[in-house]
This record gives sequence, C-alpha cells and structure tokens, in this order.
Amino acid sequence: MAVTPRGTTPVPPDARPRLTVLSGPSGVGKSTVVAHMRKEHPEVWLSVSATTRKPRPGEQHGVHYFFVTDEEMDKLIANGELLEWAEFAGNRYGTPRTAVLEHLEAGVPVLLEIDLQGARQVRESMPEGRLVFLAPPSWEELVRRLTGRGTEPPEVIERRLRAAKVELAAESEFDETLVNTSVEDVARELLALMDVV
Ligand SMILES: Nc1ncnc2c1ncn2[C@@H]1O[C@H](COP(=O)(O)OP(=O)(O)OP(=O)(O)O)[C@@H](O)[C@H]1O
Ligand SMILES: Nc1nc2c(ncn2[C@@H]2O[C@H](COP(=O)(O)O)[C@@H](O)[C@H]2O)c(=O)[nH]1
Repeated sequence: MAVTPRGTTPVPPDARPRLTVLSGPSGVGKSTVVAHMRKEHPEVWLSVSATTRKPRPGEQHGVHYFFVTDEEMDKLIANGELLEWAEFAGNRYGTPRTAVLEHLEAGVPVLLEIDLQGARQVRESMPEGRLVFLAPPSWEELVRRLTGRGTEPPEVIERRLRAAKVELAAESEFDETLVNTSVEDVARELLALMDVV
C-alpha cells in the first residue's frame, strides 16, 4: 500500500494529475512565476530540492531548499534518495524522490523547478511528466534579470550565462514553451497546462 500524505485519499492512476517540470535559464523568472502561482493556488505542491549551494539572504532550510554539505549530498545520491540530480554552476542540486512519489500517489499536482540536466533525467524515468520551458523575452532581458537580482558575483553570473546558452539551445526538447514577459500571464498559462484551472 502506497504511503500518502496525511489526510489525503489515493485516486485511481488515470485520474492523477501529471507531474510538471519547469526549467529555463537561470534568472528567467522560474521562482518568481511559481511563487506568484502558488499564492493563488497553494494546492500545487512544489518539490523542495537539496543543494550544496550556500543559502542566499532570506532563504530558509526546508522551505526554499534543504541546504546540505557535500558529504550529505554524496549520501543522498549513493542511497538512491534523489529522483534526479545535477551539478549546476559549481553546486549540486537534487530532487528528493519519496516526497514526489507520495504527492503524485495522493493525486496532488506536483511541480519540479529544476535545470535542463534534471529535466532530461525526469523525461527518462517518468516519461508521463510534462516538461515546460520558461524562456526570456530576449537574451538582453535575461542578462538584465540575472544581474539585477544581485545574488551572485560577476564570475558566477558568467558561469550561469554560459549554462543559459546551452539551456536555450535545448528548448525543442520540451513539451511546451512559455515566454516570461509577464509574471501574471505565465503563472496563469502554467496553471492551465497543469490542469489546475
Ligand atoms: N516577467 C518578469 N519581468 C521582469 N522581471 C522579472 C520577471 N520575472 C522575474 N523577474 C525578475 O528576474 C529576476 C530573476 O527571477 P528568479 O529569481 O525568479 O529567476 P529563476 O529563473 O528562478 O533563477 P534561478 O534559476 O537562478 O534560480 C528576479 O529579480 C525577478 O524579480
Ligand atoms: N537538476 C536540478 N536542478 C535544480 C534543482 N533545484 C534547483 N535547480 C536548478 O538549479 C539552478 C540554480 O538554482 P539557484 O537556486 O541556485 O539559482 C536553477 O536552474 C534551478 O532550477 C534540483 O533539484 N535538480
């Protein structure tokens, strides 16, 4: 019998909402769009990733990420506790497997906000998932957003922008593309893709 989060009833497999993966270059606005969407629709469950990155000001352990040491990440990987994981711009990130499976089993709409390498792994292991690519209105705007956020030093921004070129070139691997011109519009479009509204 599958374990389900407290207070929820398992639903037949064909009625389960699909897993949705949101990817896109660093700074495009993934977290902003997801936060906006979840203000109105807290029933969408966002997976909390583990990362070896250090917290930014205001980021809380267990809310924004599980901040782990390199050794802890090694163990999570070795024990098969991650659905997917990747190294991105000098840090490792991974999706805890059990929580995702439990929420899907309970019929809760599940969203993963992960990079391209992770999206490719999810496509392999859970092909029923829907992959959504969030694109910037232009390269210049992406640079503006990533720089304007002010959370990374110039060398890390450079590294993330190099990764962004690779991610933008992979857009055709995704099922859908949304262009983040307006946070409100994209949040609405994403909810519709997830069959939440
Ligand atoms: N539609 C938008 N118009 C203007 N600015 C935006 C828009 N969406 C997001 N931003 C701004 O862009 C910056 C980057 O957004 P955000 O941190 O959500 O990106 P991200 O894709 O989650 O990045 P990362 O992958 O690095 O975590 C933030 O300062 C945010 O306020
Ligand atoms: N493959 C994975 N990528 C992840 C995961 N959690 C976040 N991310 C992605 O990493 C980059 C950088 O994130 P930041 O918070 O340091 O700006 C970004 O593209 C995230 O979407 C994960 O579990 N797996």
